[in-house]
Amino acid sequence: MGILISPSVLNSDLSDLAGEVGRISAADFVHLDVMDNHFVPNLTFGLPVVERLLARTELPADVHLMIEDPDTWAPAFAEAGARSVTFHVEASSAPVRLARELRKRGARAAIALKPGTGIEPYLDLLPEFDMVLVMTVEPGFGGQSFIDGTLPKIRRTRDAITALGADIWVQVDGGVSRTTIAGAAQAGANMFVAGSAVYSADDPNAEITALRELADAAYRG
Ligand SMILES: O=C(CO)[C@@H](O)[C@H](O)COP(=O)(O)O
Repeated sequence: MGILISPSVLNSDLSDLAGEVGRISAADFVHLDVMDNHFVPNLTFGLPVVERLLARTELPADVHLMIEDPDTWAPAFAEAGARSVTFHVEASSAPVRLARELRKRGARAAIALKPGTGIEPYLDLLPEFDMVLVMTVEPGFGGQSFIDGTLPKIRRTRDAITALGADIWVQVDGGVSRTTIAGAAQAGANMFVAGSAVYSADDPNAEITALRELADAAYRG
């Protein structure tokens, strides 16, 4: 399973979104945080912005929906061409049905778990999903510190996927940096969202490469 770096644009210059995405050509995906100011106490952008942005970049989009009622809103992001659509299990009333809707529309379907949400209720459902996002900060804002207490959940998730023999990605998001990425990779994450680490670097592409190399070395053990 490959190591993937998906920079979050949350802490970039959102008034020039296409320009900011143009600065991360070394990335594997671009991570787009859709926030509705209800599920999380922050407001970013929605479907019209994502649609327009997708027309301006070659990078596949990794859309992270931090919204209430993803059951209603998520399929439209898949229809708009997002390669991966992640919704929160805390907000969905029918995660399996929604994942099937996303897959039917050609997107990878992913569930996200807040730091306080366990993976256990979802272990039997794992084959329905292409990725599990283990949030390593409370969702809502960039620039927070990585919560080390989430590492056992990353490990449990990876072990369950390995036991299934399935090709399901484990993503981490929040506080990912040169300091924290190796620990997350050792615990079994293979996809890394990094916001401020990438966008505060003088050379975002060099930072992406450095993060990928650190994760790769740690993941292989
Ligand atoms: O979803 C979120 C925050 O809710 C993230 O994607 C952040 O944007 C990550 O930012 P850093 O912690 O890497 O600065």
